[in-house]
Amino acid sequence: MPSPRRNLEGRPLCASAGGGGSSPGSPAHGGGGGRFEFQALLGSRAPGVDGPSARLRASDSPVPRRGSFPLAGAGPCSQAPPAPPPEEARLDLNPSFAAIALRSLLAIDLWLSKKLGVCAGEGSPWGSARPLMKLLEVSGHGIPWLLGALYGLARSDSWAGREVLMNLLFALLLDLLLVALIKGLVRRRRPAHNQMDMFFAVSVDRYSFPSGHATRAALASRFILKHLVLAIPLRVLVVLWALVLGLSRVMLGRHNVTDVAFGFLLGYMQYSIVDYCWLTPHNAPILFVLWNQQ
Ligand SMILES: CC(C)=CCC/C(C)=C/COP(=O)(O)O
Repeated sequence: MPSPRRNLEGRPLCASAGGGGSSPGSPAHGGGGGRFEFQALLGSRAPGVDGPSARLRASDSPVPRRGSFPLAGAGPCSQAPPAPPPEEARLDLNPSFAAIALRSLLAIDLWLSKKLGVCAGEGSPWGSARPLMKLLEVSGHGIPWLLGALYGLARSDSWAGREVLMNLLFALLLDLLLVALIKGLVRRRRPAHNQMDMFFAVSVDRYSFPSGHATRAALASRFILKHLVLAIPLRVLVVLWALVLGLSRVMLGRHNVTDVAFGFLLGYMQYSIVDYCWLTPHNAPILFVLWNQQ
């Protein structure tokens, strides 16, 4: 018969004293690789899988209930002082205000996005408006914008026009890069009610945070308003186009509200980067010379 494991003083070790190792699901276990997980924050995992809420079960709690310590019982195990709760578990039992606010925001986000997803399918309440929403989708897609900027550059016969279009191209490429980077890092799945029938999507577009259409809408509309001389009604139209395009992403079921809200913010900030790094024949002569040789 195997002899019980003993500590350094020769006392038998207690298998269930709670001060030992870290197993999956235990408070001390830091599962998930530390990656930010929207679903985990909401505690909506598959049944049978321990989520964060499961950590609060009394039997797992690192904070002892009154009278529940094995001190009352006789034997060598009762003399071992209770292990202090790991820092991580203490934090779990006292979620910060920020964590509670984030969980609540995400819960509201999912609920609202589902409610607004009225064009998510042909059978949805506003299913007949789906073709119009998909037309809007094409109007904010990266391909037509890239082709449009390239075409404009090819046709432009003034230095000023070329400079603006070169910067538009730079803005669009920067946007594609940043959105792909953030989508790949966050990896938030698109809403369950989304149909993946999008016009020309690349692999990272299976993720939804942030909305690439929303970033492009904010970036392009800010760009246009700054560099094109337009009458007031047309300026209003540009802003409306951006807002309606963002809303259509949620109505189509492609995105949650927070994907679009963050996308607008990111696109708005991207324009500030473009403005700061504004390319001219003086600071980026190579680009303009190369283009002229085409
Ligand atoms: C491959 C190119 C040039 C653009 C991809 C455009 C696209 C499919 C973006 C996804 O937008 P959402 O994140 O709003 O769904």
